[in-house]
Amino acid sequence: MSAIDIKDLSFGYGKSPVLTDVNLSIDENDFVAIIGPNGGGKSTLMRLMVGLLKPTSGTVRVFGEKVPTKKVAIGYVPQNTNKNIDFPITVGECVATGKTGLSPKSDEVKAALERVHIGTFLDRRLGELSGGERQRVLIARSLVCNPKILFLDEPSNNIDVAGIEALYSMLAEFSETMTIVIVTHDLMALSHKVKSVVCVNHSVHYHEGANLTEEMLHSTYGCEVDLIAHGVPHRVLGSHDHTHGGCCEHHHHEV
Ligand SMILES: Nc1ncnc2c1ncn2[C@@H]1O[C@H](COP(=O)(O)OP(=O)(O)OP(=O)(O)O)[C@@H](O)[C@H]1O
Repeated sequence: MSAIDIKDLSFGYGKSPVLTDVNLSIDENDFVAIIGPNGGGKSTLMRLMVGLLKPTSGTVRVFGEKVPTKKVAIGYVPQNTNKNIDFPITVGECVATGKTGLSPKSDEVKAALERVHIGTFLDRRLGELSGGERQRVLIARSLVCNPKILFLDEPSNNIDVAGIEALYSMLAEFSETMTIVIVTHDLMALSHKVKSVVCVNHSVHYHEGANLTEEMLHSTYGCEVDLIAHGVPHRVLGSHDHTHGGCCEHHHHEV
């Protein structure tokens, strides 16, 4: 059974469509990165997948159930806006809000923190953590419901290169028993951890394997993208002239 099955989906917030004719199937235990230019519809696609938005037409099924559904445990970590971080709440209290009736010091909360490698953080204040640590707390919060599938929107925001590597290793580990879907701008981090790539630019294309090709990036971004990495397996695409070819944005990632 597919983890996600999208059929003939279209969506717009108002009159103008954001996504058109999307058909997409994602296997169980895949580790998928959704990439694409700003405003291309990545976050929108993710909100449709978790059932926070209703398609204008078409359907989204997660493990065979039409979303929104209570029959399948879905974890969702929205974009970290860093809002309300001075709110005097502890790590344990934050994680406990992931499931109704959970106590902040329960074994389930502690186990979730262990899984994201911050087992000692239970009584720390959320406001005194780094961006990367806070991200892990939010992931732990989504784990307490034991999701079969975990969605993360831009999980690498505010995280340094070493932190990103660690985060992706952790998610790769999770994907042995869970389906993982992330939205990212970090083409670099796609390196060897991600199993497949979904390119979103109003339309959607699925690519098995994380080997980004020039053709994939060109059709998504409308321009070539330079991928330059040092010390990791990489692919370098030719540079290009912005004045030609209607380029939307230039991505240059250097590690
Ligand atoms: N709540 C909303 N109401 C109206 N329009 C919206 C809303 N959210 C997003 N949009 C529009 O829908 C389009 C797609 O937005 P979305 O956030 O999905 O793109 P994205 O690919 O995630 O972009 P980014 O890389 O900048 O985060 C954009 O043109 C955006 O302005």
